[in-house]
Amino acid sequence: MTSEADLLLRARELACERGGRLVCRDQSLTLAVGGSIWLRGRNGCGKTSLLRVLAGLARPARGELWLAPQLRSLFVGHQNALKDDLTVAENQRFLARLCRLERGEAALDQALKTWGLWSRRHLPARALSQGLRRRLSLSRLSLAEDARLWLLDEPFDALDGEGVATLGAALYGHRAMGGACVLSSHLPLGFDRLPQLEHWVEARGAGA
Ligand SMILES: Nc1ncnc2c1ncn2[C@@H]1O[C@H](COP(=O)(O)OP(=O)(O)OP(=O)(O)O)[C@@H](O)[C@H]1O
Repeated sequence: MTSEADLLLRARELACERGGRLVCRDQSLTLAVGGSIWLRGRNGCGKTSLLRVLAGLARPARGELWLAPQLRSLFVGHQNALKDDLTVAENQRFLARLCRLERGEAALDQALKTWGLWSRRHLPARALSQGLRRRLSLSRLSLAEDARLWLLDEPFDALDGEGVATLGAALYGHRAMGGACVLSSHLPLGFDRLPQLEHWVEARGAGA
């Protein structure tokens, strides 16, 4: 049983709009310390739209969203948001600054090592494979322990087994330290470290 004091997020009957069109509605979720939610649903049903609302990047078209006071969240979108002309290390530092994940050099270097990017730190991002680009974008998570709520859009996309294990360990560690996450994924999340609760997002109307 979750106590009110542990609650980080409560959404009641949210509806999300994209381009002036309602894409999903009646989305009710609660998330507490140590919790995780796996958003599921068909392509285009509104998972990204819902994550954007939870991240405060868009307003709900209807419904209520309550977030714990002073809650810091980190949204990692499906797009990797990398600058092709910058090196791996420069991109990492840029993303860290953009997300206000102010950490020392040692933590930044360690994050690159954790995500298997250290030997490539001087390469321009354009030379990275899709999976390595995804790793670089996700390497922010290793700097984000102060952001208690992680909102991750298709974080497993393009990762190999090692990348999946690194992300799984990051999620497990974050939850163990009092964090929580909401993530979307089309991949089967078979291992026990990952989301406890599945939330299905239904597109608004048949065939929407
Ligand atoms: N900027 C936009 N303008 C207009 N419509 C949009 C915009 N972005 C998304 N949509 C539409 O909103 C709907 C929901 O999109 P969303 O990206 O939230 O779905 P999703 O469940 O994350 O999809 P997927 O599983 O394919 O990633 C889709 O029909 C999409 O085409």
